[in-house]
Amino acid sequence: MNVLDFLLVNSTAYSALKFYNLFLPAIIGGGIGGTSTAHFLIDLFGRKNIDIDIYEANKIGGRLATAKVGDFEYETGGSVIHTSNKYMEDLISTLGLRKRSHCSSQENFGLYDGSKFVFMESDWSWVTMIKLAWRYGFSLSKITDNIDTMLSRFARIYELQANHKTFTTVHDMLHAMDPSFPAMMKKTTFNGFVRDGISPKIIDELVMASLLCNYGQDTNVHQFVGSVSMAAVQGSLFSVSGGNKGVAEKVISHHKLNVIHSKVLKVIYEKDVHRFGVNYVGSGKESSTKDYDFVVLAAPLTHDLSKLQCLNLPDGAKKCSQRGTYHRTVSTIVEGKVNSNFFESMKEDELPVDILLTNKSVFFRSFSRIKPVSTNNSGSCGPPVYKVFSPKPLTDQELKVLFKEIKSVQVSDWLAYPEYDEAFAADNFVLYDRFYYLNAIESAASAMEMSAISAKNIALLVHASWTKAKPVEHLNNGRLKDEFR
Ligand SMILES: CC(C)=CCC/C(C)=C/CC/C(C)=C/CSC[C@H](N)C(=O)O
Repeated sequence: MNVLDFLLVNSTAYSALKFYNLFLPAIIGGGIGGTSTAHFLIDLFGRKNIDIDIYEANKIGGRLATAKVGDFEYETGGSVIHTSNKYMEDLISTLGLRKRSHCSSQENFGLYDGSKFVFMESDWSWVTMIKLAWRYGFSLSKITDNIDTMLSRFARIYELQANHKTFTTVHDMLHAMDPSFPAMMKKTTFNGFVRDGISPKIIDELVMASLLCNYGQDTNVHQFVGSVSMAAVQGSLFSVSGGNKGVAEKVISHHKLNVIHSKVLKVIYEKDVHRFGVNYVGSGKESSTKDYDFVVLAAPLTHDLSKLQCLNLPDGAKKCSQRGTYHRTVSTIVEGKVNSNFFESMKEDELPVDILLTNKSVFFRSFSRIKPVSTNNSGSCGPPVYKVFSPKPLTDQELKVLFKEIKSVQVSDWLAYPEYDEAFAADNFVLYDRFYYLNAIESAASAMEMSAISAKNIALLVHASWTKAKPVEHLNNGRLKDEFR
């Protein structure tokens, strides 16, 4: 096919869809961000008025994934949702999914410094409260009150977005939640919490352990992400029965969306018609280009993850320039028997379910006995299976230190979330008019609900831009109909 034929076919395909007055956005990335963007766009435009393509080079769900051990599956990526996370709650309910309730058992945690437990939760909550007060004093209530206040201010976003309020920058979104939020990205968690009157001991133990587990990083991360991490420690959490990735998968099946399993190489702006060509390569060697009214980039723009080229955009190279790096977290799922001698020679049944490290120099970040995302046909919850988070793959020697018996090992090597520091710049949602960047939200914090809120914001930005323009009139003059006579 020569260039002229190609352009004719491509533009005709675009025009044909436009003839039916369809709105054509492309979403690059099939994780929770990209799929929830599609869900919110359909909510705003109506399914019959929009034709969405989702580009995904790997598996739908992205950093939400499971690993199979025998008859059972286990979360290997994003694993927990907070009960205050409205959009995730709504998506699960709307899509007919269920929260995981099976296999629930007493989930106690212990803080381990690499040689001893500095704190261990009791099976009796009142004993735990006494132990917490004894070790951390009453300044503990300061941090729980601090996080509860932040959660209530964070929830303002839901009413703002219900009133179609949109944000072009992460800074403006955080500021709308509370004027104090943006500044929290400019100080370390340690300094910010000390300034809030929280004892260094709580920060060095509780906050450090939550960050090493949730983000693989220490209290030098900025205070906003440190606060989100603490919300996971003190809040009630849940996950989706069958796996959190099911939310992304169900959006696609529920709305019957078109998934193009390909890698996107370029986004090419076509100024004369104000639309975008998405250049992509699938299993073949030849690349193809398809035209869209809008493009949503729902995948990280960092030099370790993205080679995307943005062409014909004013300073396009800068707009799609790489922003920082993502932190490597290795998730190792082991079926076997724990070597409880490693942990102060405790008996296996005395070990806490979740062992969180307070010491960054230890070769792993957390050690948890985990439950499957669903039971098997006989209602069983499966054999003893453990999940170890570590900054790099565990060596055979390290596995032998942690386990006295190993039946199987599954390794998931993630670039899981941004490398956070207090200099981390709040990013922009708008790369160019009608070209949006969902993962900008991760500069504030990375969690399923953060991606869902960003998705809602971008869907509202798209809707505001589209309804402001008059896209259909200039295509529905006689010319278009002439083309099809
Ligand atoms: C402003 C604050 C304190 C919270 C905002 C609400 C929110 C996003 C809560 C989510 C807390 C949570 C479940 C964090 C876990 S992140 C761990 C890991 N990265 C994952 O995604 O599972």
